[in-house]
Amino acid sequence: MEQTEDSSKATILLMGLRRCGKSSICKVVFHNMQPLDTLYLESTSNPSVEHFSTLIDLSVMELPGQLNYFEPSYDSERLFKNIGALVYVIDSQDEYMNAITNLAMIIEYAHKVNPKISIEVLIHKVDGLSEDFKVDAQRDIMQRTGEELLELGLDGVQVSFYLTSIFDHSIYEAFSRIVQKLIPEISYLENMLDNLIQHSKIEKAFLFDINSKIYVSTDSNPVDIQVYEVCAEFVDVTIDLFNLYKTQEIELPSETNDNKRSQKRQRELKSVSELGNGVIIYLKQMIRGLALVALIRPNGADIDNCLTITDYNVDTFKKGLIELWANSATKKSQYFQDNIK
Ligand SMILES: Nc1nc2c(ncn2[C@@H]2O[C@H](COP(=O)(O)OP(=O)(O)OP(=O)(O)O)[C@@H](O)[C@H]2O)c(=O)[nH]1
Repeated sequence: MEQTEDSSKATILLMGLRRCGKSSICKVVFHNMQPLDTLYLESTSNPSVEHFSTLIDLSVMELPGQLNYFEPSYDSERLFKNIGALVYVIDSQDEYMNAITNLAMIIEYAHKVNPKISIEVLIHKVDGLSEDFKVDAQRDIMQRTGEELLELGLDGVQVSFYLTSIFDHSIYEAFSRIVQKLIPEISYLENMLDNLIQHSKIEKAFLFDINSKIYVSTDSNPVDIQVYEVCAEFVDVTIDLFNLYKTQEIELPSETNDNKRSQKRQRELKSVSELGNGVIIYLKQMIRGLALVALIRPNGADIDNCLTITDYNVDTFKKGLIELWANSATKKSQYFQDNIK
């Protein structure tokens, strides 16, 4: 995956015609803005970049719809060369033929200067479409984009499409998948999560970015959007409860014990709750603003015992994560596999 020089950093370029919803997406996903508050956002007139730190350092660069990036005064080559993903937003509630032509032109250029770039298309604002119309719009947009690319001799270029809206979880789900493609260690993380669920009574596990609620990794079982929603809402509830109480620092006795020094540790985010169907939802803070959220199905086993094993394995997973992060990206962490119960 093409990234900036440092593989722990990645840039996402957000493009699309005017009023397609670029700023709203940024505000809702990365700034927790309420979707309805985006109704009156001013049109963006200059490119803007925002930096977010999650498992990797992510920059999201938004390019205003009214600028022409292919006029000679604009250094488009430099722009496209260093980015990991091009996210193109198409307003599905509007006439989209112009957007598709514009997209094909951008893909042609981007692919020429940066063949490894991942190209992601958001078929956006689908909240306004009926279920049948959604499917039709997706098929039509995919087909027309394919035809445009074929005409340009670019039929081999991989393009991923997502149906999105800021009014439900679809935009988070899409961004989760887009960001995951930019994380070089993603297969190790998936492997570690697979190990974790195999050795606990966990049905599904997500590694969430607490601020944005996108998941940077999950185990290899398919993602059910409703399960994702339950987990994302649990992150919200846990944070709200956590913030009810003033952050305190807990005084801990020194581990060395040979002097009177004491260590201070921040309160750790952890929450466990039982859902109506008997499934237990478990959240624990990890590193770099991440939390592990897991659904545990005890299946008649002793719940306390399940939680003790989960605690142990999740701690081991966390150590594996720390080790993976401390080591070079190419070195696989053995710790987790050697130590899991
Ligand atoms: N129904 C619906 N409206 C949306 C959605 N996302 C954004 N909008 C609305 O679309 C309008 C335009 O959104 P912006 O985010 O300003 O669009 P933009 O692409 O940044 O526009 P420029 O800055 O002009 O390029 C706003 O009124 C948003 O509330 C969505 O998922 N569904």
